[in-house]
Amino acid sequence: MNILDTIIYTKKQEISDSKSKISLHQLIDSEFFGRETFSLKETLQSKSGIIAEFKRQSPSKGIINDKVSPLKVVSAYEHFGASGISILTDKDFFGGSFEDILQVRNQINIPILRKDFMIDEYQLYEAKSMGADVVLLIAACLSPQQTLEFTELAHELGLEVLLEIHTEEELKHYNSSIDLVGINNRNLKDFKVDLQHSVQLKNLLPENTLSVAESGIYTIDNFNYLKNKGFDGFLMGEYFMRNTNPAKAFEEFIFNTTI
Ligand SMILES: O=P(O)(O)OC[C@@H](O)[C@@H](O)c1c[nH]c2ccccc12
Repeated sequence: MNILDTIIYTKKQEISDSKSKISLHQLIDSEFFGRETFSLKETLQSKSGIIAEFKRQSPSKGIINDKVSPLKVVSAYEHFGASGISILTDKDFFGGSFEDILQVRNQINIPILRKDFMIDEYQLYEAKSMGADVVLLIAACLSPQQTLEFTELAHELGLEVLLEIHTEEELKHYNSSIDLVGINNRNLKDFKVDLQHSVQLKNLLPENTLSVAESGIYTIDNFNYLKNKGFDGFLMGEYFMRNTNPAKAFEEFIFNTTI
């Protein structure tokens, strides 16, 4: 089994546990369920384009930073111009939790992406109830038909969809209801990172698709390169999080991109 298969296997168990503890009705009755969401499509175009991530650990890097508080970090991300925040909610492999979104929701006014491995519609209800605005749908975890159904449900719930692809084959998962397409430079099966990846696949997207380059953006040059290639968004995690002070790392990065 590759790591993605292991994650999905574990995720199925997690979802079935959650379903037995919290019913769909309870999710629908929760505090944030009826809230108006923020649009990442809008903020990507009106702010820096950076979707800054809060990530404590990952299967490829191990512990990145488990000492900082989500609120402190994401508040700074917002303050210094992030278009959106990505928060890993997977516990077993990324050290995240639903709490990480719940506790910052009322403190920031930019979109939050629930970053997890979505394989069941129940997780879309969860995403709405924890205060997310956008969900990540990873093509490698879903069929094209599921992608379409999940997208429709997400929209009914007022959530936007970021579809993540990594191969040309996965373009089959695209449908015109999808809000944004992210191209992951990291192969989730072997963790290899290559920025050329997003550039090549981007050319195959339908014109005017809002595109996000994901992973492996570690320098201003990387960022400028992808920006010049026409990307609208840039999903960055490790570069900020590996710093003892991610807030400062973000501030400096933004400062250096605008001079
Ligand atoms: O830390 P990086 O290399 O800047 O990458 C961020 C983000 O793209 C990455 O965390 C990511 C992209 N797609 C994912 C899917 C699942 C888990 C994590 C991811």
